[in-house]
Amino acid sequence: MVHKIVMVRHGESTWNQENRFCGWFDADLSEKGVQEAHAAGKALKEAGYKFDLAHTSVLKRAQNTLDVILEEIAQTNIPVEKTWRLNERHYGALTGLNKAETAAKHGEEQVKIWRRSFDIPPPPMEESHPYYKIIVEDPRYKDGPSIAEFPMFESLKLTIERTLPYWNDVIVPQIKQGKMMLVAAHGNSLRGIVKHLDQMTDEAIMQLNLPTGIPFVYELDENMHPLKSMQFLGDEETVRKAMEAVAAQGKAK
Ligand SMILES: O=C(O)[C@@H](COP(=O)(O)O)OP(=O)(O)O
Repeated sequence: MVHKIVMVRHGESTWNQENRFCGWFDADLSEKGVQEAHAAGKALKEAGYKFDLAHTSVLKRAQNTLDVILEEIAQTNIPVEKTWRLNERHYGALTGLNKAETAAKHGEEQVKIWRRSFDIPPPPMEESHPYYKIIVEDPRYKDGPSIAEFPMFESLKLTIERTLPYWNDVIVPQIKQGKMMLVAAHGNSLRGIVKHLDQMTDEAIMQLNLPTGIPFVYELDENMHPLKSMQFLGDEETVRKAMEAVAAQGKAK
């Protein structure tokens, strides 16, 4: 039996627009991001997708993207499960900094390592960081992560370590029950899932930049091995340019 799952990185956020490291900061969608979410919904509608349920993070840029998509496809009444395990990777001390300015200060190579290396994390968010309290004391985390597992920084490796239990224990059993689902999440939580599904090497995943607001489809066999990987619902040229633009966010201006 062939299973299908659709994933989408949220539409552009205000902090994507300002080119700031966002991580666990709860940025809104920009106007362009809302438009991208509408376009994503229209593409899914045109392709005739019907979902049984959806998963998203506890951050509003992903949730609002999902809401707009579900409105577009007139499926607002499906169950939506929200989890911090699908949150963006925690960008530690970099949270709030401009990516191009950080590249000018520390070098583009260093910024690429912080953004795309598999296991080198950004510097930790100290208690004195301007966004520390806003994030750590946010009531949405009262049921988890616990203080012990609350991240102060995350590499992609650490992100995968907290995302995969949700993938394996919640999403995979639902896929195996034949549920059709949509996952609206973030650049790096989704890169982690993609790395896992496609068994990409630590080097190969460095080159993958996910565009905002363009849904992609996986077809999986009963062992969750991809029969078709990452098929974007968008034309190739648009997707390629959007991916290049994400990669270029780490260049010094
Ligand atoms: O945290 C952030 O700044 C971006 C990803 O940044 P990069 O890893 O692409 O720099 O996360 P998202 O917009 O997907 O929630």
